[in-house]
Amino acid sequence: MKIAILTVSDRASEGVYEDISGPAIESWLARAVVSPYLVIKRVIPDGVESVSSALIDLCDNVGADLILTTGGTGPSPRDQTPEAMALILEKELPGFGELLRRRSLEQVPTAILSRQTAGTRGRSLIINLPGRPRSIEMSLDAVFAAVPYCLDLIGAGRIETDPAVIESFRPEK
Ligand SMILES: Nc1ncnc2c1ncn2[C@@H]1O[C@H](COP(=O)(O)OP(=O)(O)OP(=O)(O)O)[C@@H](O)[C@H]1O
Ligand SMILES: Nc1nc2c(c(=O)[nH]1)N[C@H]1C(S)=C(S)[C@@H](COP(=O)(O)O)O[C@H]1N2
Repeated sequence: MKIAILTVSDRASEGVYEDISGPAIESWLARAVVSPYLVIKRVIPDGVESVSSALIDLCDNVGADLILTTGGTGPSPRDQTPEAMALILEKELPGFGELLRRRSLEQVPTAILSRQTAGTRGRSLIINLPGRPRSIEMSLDAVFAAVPYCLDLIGAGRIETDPAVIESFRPEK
């Protein structure tokens, strides 16, 4: 099981500030996921070419089962993560973005500015999270229950979670 964490931020990639969101995802996973997995972490600048080529590499060459991105989903000119997703996804899963925005709206009115989505490419599931470090925990709490079953359905690796942190929902077959 390979889980990639892709931080999309001009300033974090230039070293203007330290990437906090990527490590926040990693520590959430360390609490929630109890089955073995390998983490691949990358920090890249915003942009369609930068994000799409990183996602293609992580899916097609690295063989990541799950890719969690953070950043680049807003409306400013440099925010182009959704445009990169549109280029490389085979199937979009719009429910992830819908739920993330609904839950985030309970915290901040600006959650409507996020264009985050999710989808699959081959046997990889890609989920966008917002850039702000404080949004990471609530975002993963909101959507992760559906992730293990989605990975089962696309033929990716199996994930087991700690029910005390997040209970995986796998419908009876
Ligand atoms: N990976 C990150 N690590 C730490 N802080 C971050 C990260 N991403 C965003 N932030 C913080 O959240 C704020 C709002 O995020 P915003 O979406 O404007 O930045 P960004 O587009 O991700 O970064 P940049 O403008 O450098 O590309 C940033 O000003 C920064 O303080
Ligand atoms: N939970 C949560 N969601 C959030 C936010 C936040 O602070 N918390 N910030 C919003 C803001 S201000 C923006 S512009 C969008 C896009 O952020 P991004 O470009 O860093 O991905 O996410 C939104 N979603």
